[in-house]
Amino acid sequence: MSLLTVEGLQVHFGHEGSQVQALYDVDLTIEPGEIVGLVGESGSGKTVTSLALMGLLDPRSSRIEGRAVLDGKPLWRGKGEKRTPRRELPMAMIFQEPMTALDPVFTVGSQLVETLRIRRGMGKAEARTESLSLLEAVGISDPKARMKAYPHELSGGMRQRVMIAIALACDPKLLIADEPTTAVDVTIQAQLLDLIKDLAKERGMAVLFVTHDLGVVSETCDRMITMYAGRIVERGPVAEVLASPGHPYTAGLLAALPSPESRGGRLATIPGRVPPPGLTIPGCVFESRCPYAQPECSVPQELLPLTPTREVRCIRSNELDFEGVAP
Ligand SMILES: Nc1ncnc2c1ncn2[C@@H]1O[C@H](COP(=O)(O)OP(=O)(O)OP(=O)(O)O)[C@@H](O)[C@H]1O
Repeated sequence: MSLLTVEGLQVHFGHEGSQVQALYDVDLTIEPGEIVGLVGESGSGKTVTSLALMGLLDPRSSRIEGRAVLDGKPLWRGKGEKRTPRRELPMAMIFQEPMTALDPVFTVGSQLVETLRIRRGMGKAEARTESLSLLEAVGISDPKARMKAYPHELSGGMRQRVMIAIALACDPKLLIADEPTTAVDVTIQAQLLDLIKDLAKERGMAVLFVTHDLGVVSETCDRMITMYAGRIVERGPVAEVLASPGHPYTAGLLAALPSPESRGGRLATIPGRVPPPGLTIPGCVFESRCPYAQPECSVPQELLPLTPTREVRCIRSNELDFEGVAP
């Protein structure tokens, strides 16, 4: 059984009469211990997907439909099902900017201890010992001293490590990481990616890695899902997708990656932008930006198998042959 199964996830924002749809029938599964990259440009629906899974969308201004089950527990109330209380769900999330997720007025130690007491029911002394070992597990030296530090006293990379430690305090089977390395420099980024990969391996923890950076996906993930305009447009094992992308949008993202050959020259870009939510698109959602669009693309496209391990939402994917990169 998959660790996470999501079926027909739809998200609408706004109030009756002025609603816009941000996600369309998103289906996905994540296996235990698997690292899955969720990629796409800004506005493609990656964050809305992860916030919906975490139960962090405001129910007063959003509506979620569909079914999602994590470790046998339903995330939302379905027919004849009860919603599982959030603290009973083995999942946690880390964000792009740890300062917005960490509480500036409490020390690192008190935030860790509090999480362990609430999520794991630990007593004070046990929670303190576990906090020290979690800080050690995320590579923080002198954890005893760091317990007493306030978030603003730490570097960006260290704050991100603390946020990972707080996430681990929830003992997650699924970690959702939303652009966790975007706000740090490349050396720290590489260290944090290695840390997340190592922790996933040691703990058998699955990771949903939200990023716009295919370089990060190639280094970190086992499988990738490309999103565009609130829909999944391609998915498959990272090595296979990057070696020969099946959707013109994935191919465009890949062509926009800086490479040694592109140094000094102009980087390829995908002209245009992601359509805003709520826009009715009768045919292929990427048609208006696609250099390969043909008259047959003006009908709705389905996510169909390209190979036994891959699916693509493009009627032309069998005839198009995009250049990929060696893994
Ligand atoms: N609370 C909201 N109310 C209305 N629209 C929203 C809300 N949150 C997100 N959206 C819209 O949903 C679409 C998908 O947004 P989302 O944040 O998931 O994109 P993303 O792929 O994660 O981009 P980014 O990398 O910039 O976060 C966007 O067009 C966004 O404007």
